[in-house]
Amino acid sequence: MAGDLTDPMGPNALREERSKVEFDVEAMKVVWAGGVEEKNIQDRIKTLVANDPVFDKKSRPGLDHKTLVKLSMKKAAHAFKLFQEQNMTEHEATLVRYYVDEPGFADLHWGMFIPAIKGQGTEEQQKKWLPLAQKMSIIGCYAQTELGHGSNVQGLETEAVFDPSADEFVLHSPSLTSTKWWPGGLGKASTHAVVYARLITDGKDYGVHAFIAQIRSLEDHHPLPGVTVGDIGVKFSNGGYNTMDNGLLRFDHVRIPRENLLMRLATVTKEGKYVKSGYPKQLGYGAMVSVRAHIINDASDFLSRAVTIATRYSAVRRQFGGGDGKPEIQVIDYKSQQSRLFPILASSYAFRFVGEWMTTLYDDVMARLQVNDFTTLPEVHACTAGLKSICTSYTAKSIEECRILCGGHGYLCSSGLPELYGAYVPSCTYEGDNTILLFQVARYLIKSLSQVGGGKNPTGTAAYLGNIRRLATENCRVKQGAEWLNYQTVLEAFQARAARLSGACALKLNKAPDLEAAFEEYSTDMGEAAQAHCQVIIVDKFAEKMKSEFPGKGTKDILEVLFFVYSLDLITRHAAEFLSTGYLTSEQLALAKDQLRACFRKVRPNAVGLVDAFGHTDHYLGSILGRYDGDVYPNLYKAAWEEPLNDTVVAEGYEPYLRPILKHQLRQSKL
Ligand SMILES: CCCCCCCCCCCCCCCCCC(=O)SCCNC(=O)CCNC(=O)[C@H](O)C(C)(C)COP(=O)(O)OP(=O)(O)OC[C@H]1O[C@@H](n2cnc3c(N)ncnc32)[C@H](O)[C@@H]1OP(=O)(O)O
Ligand SMILES: Cc1cc2nc3c(=O)[nH]c(=O)nc-3n(C[C@H](O)[C@H](O)[C@H](O)COP(=O)(O)OP(=O)(O)OC[C@H]3O[C@@H](n4cnc5c(N)ncnc54)[C@H](O)[C@@H]3O)c2cc1C
Repeated sequence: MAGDLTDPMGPNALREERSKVEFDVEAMKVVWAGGVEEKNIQDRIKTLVANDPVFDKKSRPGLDHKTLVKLSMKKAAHAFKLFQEQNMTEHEATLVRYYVDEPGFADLHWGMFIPAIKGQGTEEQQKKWLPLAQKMSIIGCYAQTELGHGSNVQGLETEAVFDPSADEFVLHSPSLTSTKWWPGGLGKASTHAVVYARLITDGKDYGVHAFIAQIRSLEDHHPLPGVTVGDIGVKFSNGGYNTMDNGLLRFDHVRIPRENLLMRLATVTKEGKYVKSGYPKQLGYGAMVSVRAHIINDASDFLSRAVTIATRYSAVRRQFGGGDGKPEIQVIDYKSQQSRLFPILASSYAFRFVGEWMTTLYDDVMARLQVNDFTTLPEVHACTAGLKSICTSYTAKSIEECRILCGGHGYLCSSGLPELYGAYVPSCTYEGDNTILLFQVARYLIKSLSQVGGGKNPTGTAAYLGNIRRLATENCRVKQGAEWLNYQTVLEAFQARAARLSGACALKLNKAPDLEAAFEEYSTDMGEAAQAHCQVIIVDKFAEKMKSEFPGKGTKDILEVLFFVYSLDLITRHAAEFLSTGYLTSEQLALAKDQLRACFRKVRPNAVGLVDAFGHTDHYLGSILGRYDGDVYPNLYKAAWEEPLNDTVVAEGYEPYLRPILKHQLRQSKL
């Protein structure tokens, strides 16, 4: 190979960027991690994973589904060995899973199978099943969705008919559409499943309940008699979610002991009598609440990875404006690039802080449930459903935006972005389709407003609706641009828009003769109101976070800038709602846009520092464009030569396909 294949420009660009940063990056790493101790744990685990060859992921995008699932089993087994050898805490083990960065059956085993047993099993059942699951003597999955029903959980068809003569339930899939379809880990790995099925006893259907069913032999992993089980096939794009064995499952009159009904919510006696326990039926949805809370936390992580890649590469990449010995302009200096990139950067921090808060709220509800206090369950359900919906929608869209921000090279798998997108985008669907989840929030808002009508103030995140009369009548008072840079001003704008949108929906529903039909008719408006409410939560929690002490020079100042980037960008992107509800005038909106541009100027010198503060290792990013050292071009060039197609100089398809055409054409042209 001729010529110099090095390029100092990229590394120099990032060195230069790092020298301009105005805040203490190491201190910001502590803020991002959630404390010094937590940062130390994360650093230890991420280094452990990055240095372990079993967790290598470079070749992943080129592998087929079958190989990916096999390798994912190898990684899970290796990780489990590490947990045991190093006597890891549950938290450390979860971090290993994060840094291994690969969806796999173990996520469902730890993330849904075990929580479902904890949430819905009696103490006795927990004592029986949890030790087996925790030692991985059994592998479990969460089999709820069916070929014909996913969002509509109450519409599931699988049957569990009680047979008192044998003291057993008979699990049966009565139709094609009742086939369990999608559960992760079901396809090839699981020995057991928490199966959602209609409980039928004494001829009466008591609706959907959770059962534990063994599906594969613990001796040879073959399906048990009456069980049909397999993988549903390749998903979306190569790599991505194809490390997971999403499965299908059918039961042909499979018998399970009566005690395999998870009995915390309801039991069936030996005689076949159905007895409710007194716990609210919503506890049956508990595993979903838990995973939705996880997913909210994951959003900031995925977003921060995508924006690290796009920001570092935007500083390395140059286009136009060179000449006379001057280098071309770094694309990060283009205002349009900044206006697309910096709100994503700010959203990473916003989602991080709302995720932190969500964890506290979740822990609180779990503590309350232990003492049979169910009062905050509706609030937690609305928050997890709504935030899961808007955080995943925004993150998926923004990973794709980051790919576009990286131009052509973003489309290469070695950029890391296609795989990140492939792995992330199903989170808009799983754990509840994002549109369906917003409707749950809308119902919660309508209920909260009806409380106000009844003279009772809503609490928690909906408390601001108690001020709906003022929020609906007093408009924004901003007269000069700088007045936008005030937490209360911004928060009130979000509250007023959400209250007005929700209030308008409530009025329409009030007038309607059929509430459900009206809900359907105005569902788009409902979704918008729900989204506006969830944005209130994020802005509020970010503003609340800003009241705390921050370590290090300049960290608070730059986070404040990010707060205004996050919120003012949302105001400009949802301008139609702020204007149509009458809260803002077009002049006030123009002032907000001016302030946003000014904030971008403040972010610019700190952009690389802000993504460095996420502390992602090169292993975790898996991206040539996002390399910490900025040495992009030589490594892209090197990676091209590692492509298996280049293993032979002449392509394998030349002899059988190209040569005959070329020869034929040659003969034709000679004639
Ligand atoms: C080694 C270490 C490794 C560690 C790993 C750890 C990692 C963890 C992360 C794991 C990653 C996992 C990957 C995820 C895989 C995807 C799994 C799935 O998709 S699984 C499949 C996911 N599938 C879905 O998500 C399906 C989506 N569909 C649904 O959730 C429901 O059908 C529905 C909510 C839409 C309707 O429900 P329906 O009952 O028909 O009708 P209504 O609307 O009338 O509601 C009745 C009442 O219930 C209330 N309520 C409702 N929900 C909840 C709740 N969650 N809570 C509380 N309350 C709730 C509601 O407010 C109402 O109250 P009220 O007004 O009466 O007072
Ligand atoms: C990668 C992946 C992993 C999964 N893992 C699991 C798992 O481990 N276990 C498990 O049980 N399930 C799993 N699922 C299934 C998942 O939870 C469901 O796909 C999800 O809940 C959506 O349900 P659905 O597929 O029935 O969508 P549908 O409800 O059929 O949605 C189709 C469209 O219809 C719209 N729609 C539906 N109802 C309404 C309505 N009332 N009003 C307006 N619009 C409506 C939706 O918004 C959507 O646009 C997984 C799915 C995926 C993609």
